[in-house]
Amino acid sequence: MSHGWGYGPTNGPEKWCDGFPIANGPRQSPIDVVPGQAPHDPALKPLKLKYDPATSQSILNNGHSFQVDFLDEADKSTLTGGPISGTYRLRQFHFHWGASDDRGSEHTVAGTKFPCELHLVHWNTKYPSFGDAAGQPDGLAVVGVFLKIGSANPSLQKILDAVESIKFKGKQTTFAGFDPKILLPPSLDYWTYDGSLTTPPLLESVTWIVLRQPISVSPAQMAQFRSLMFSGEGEAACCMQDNYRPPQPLKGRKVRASFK
Ligand SMILES: NS(=O)(=O)c1ccc(C(=O)NCc2cccc(O)c2)cc1
Ligand SMILES: [Zn+2]
Repeated sequence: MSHGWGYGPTNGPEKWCDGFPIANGPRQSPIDVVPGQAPHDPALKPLKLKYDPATSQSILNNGHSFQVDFLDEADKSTLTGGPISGTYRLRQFHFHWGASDDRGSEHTVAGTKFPCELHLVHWNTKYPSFGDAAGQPDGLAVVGVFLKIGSANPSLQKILDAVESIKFKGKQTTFAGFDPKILLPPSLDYWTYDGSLTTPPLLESVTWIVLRQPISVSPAQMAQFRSLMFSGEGEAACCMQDNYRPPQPLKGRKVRASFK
């Protein structure tokens, strides 16, 4: 793809297969989760998320979303248990959202779209680096959390207070001492399936762990997400919104539930 990928009519999800043929692969993400077709698997363990706020580093507008990056040189912020074996280190978290509250999530639940979805990205420490892990079928584990319109979320507000300083593509600022655990819902019940990155390079290396219980976000907070820009400072203004890939074909994959 000569012009970089994005979410517009000329470089969006329907065009990604031109530069990234894996877009039509056998284990693409996101998917529509159909609870009635996701049986409880009693072999699935509870999720164990151990996050150290000291590993939180910075917040960056990468032109597709914004992400909070973590120091991942040691096992300080980790994911263990759940459907995975071994230890996965937290690398970053980011969000996907819509131009209006009726859309924005990547995964859907029986066709229901949420206004926003949080992704906590972890990599398998059996590999030397994130980049290496990203190329392996068991290399990554992403925890997905739905955001549902309701009361203002104070944990989310800590992040949204920082986004005004990274309004434009390429902007980055310090974001220290943040504990992502405060973003999680009370229940860690989840669905899990084998999938991919939901943006190019769309690598099929992700064990997806989608939490059943959403966290809240207020309409005013959604407006703050939409105040970010895909564009760089001084470029034609393009609001960062609708930065989500729609659900992809299941192609025979099984989705399992950690709960009855
Ligand atoms: N939306 S998602 O959670 O599936 C997602 C997570 C991470 C990434 C990502 O890190 N992309 C950059 C990348 C990918 C592979 C290898 C790299 O070195 C960098 C993309 C999508
Ligand atoms: Zn994502």
